[in-house]
Amino acid sequence: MKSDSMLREVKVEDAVGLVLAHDLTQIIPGQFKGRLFKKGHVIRAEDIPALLSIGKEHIYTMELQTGYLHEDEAALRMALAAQGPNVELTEPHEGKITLKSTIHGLAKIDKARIDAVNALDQVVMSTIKTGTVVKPGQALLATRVIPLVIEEERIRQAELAAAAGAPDAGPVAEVKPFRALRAGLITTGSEVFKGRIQDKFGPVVREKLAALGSEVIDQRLAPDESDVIVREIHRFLREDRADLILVTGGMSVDPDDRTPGAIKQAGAEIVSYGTPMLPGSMLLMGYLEGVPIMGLPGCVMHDPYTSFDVLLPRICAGERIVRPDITELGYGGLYNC
Ligand SMILES: Nc1nc2c(c(=O)[nH]1)N[C@H]1C(S)=C(S)[C@@H](COP(=O)(O)OP(=O)(O)OC[C@H]3O[C@@H](n4cnc5c(N)ncnc54)[C@H](O)[C@@H]3O)O[C@H]1N2
Ligand code: MOO
Repeated sequence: MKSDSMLREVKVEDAVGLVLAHDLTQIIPGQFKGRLFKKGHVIRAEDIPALLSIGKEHIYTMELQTGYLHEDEAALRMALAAQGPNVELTEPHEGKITLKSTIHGLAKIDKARIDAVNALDQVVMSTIKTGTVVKPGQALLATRVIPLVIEEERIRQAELAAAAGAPDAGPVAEVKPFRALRAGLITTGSEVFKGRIQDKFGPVVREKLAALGSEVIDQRLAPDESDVIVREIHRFLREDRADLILVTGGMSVDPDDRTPGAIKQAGAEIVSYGTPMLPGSMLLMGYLEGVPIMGLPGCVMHDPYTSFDVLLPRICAGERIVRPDITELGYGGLYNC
């Protein structure tokens, strides 16, 4: 029998009555991967064949020294350091704790602080991408340390890295709830206005808004005439008090593409006409008297994921879109287009 200050290695046959120091995992490809024995389990004689079948001829029992943490405790301290609003923790499982969303909302995860934690040796904070729309119960972030026991000082460093910039920086991981926005929809294009083709934009935009808990209060058709588009924009702003104004079609380079000009003419402050994401490169993002206004190019009607699908959840979560939000869409933003 070998022993060190924290862990005692015991032959399985001699371990009956002793307490297991960590979860033990079984993997049978194609059938099972999971916990066969839980940390704290008291070994019984009948467990011996199962332990030997997963390759455990020895097990660890543990006496923790001051200044060291068990993997479960370390994972818990890191999870608590990252936890923000609308996020709950799971029980430790094989040394891992998962932070899950309690609501349908927009996941916000601070990449800089995640990177700072992971730069420390032998600690793990693994996350989904910030800006993802999540459902209740969906995993956002998981914590784990690599060894079974770790110096408490390392975890203190991880906690400090997670708290950098506090309180202004906010939590490392949170989920922002969606607001119920009332959106006005203006559909441009002579072919739709004159009834030459059926509108295909309305149903797509309604469905995308409904999926985030918002609604299209009305859809109004406009010909390719700037003055008419401007009038409809002002009507949604002043008479209907819309929270969001969406203008579809007429966003590219043809002489009949009036939408970007009309949005400017209406008085909007333009954050960006054009995004470095494909599809969705011809999208316009602006604000008119504080109300977000967007010009939506034809691809929004056709492609399942465009720059509109990135920006709309942020707007519904109450964020104001600024120029860097647009700039960063280029890296990783080339989809099937
Ligand atoms: N030479 C260039 N061509 C294109 C460019 C470019 O930069 N240079 N950009 C491309 C991109 S990206 C997009 S996206 C498309 C579409 O831009 P528009 O928003 O201007 O779309 P329209 O010209 O108005 O229409 C295109 C197409 O879609 C049909 N449409 C439009 N609205 C509706 C509606 N409500 N219901 C059904 N169908 C609709 C329209 O009839 C046209 O067939 O431009 C690329 N080209
Ligand atoms: O605005 Mo267009 O998407 O890039 O096809």
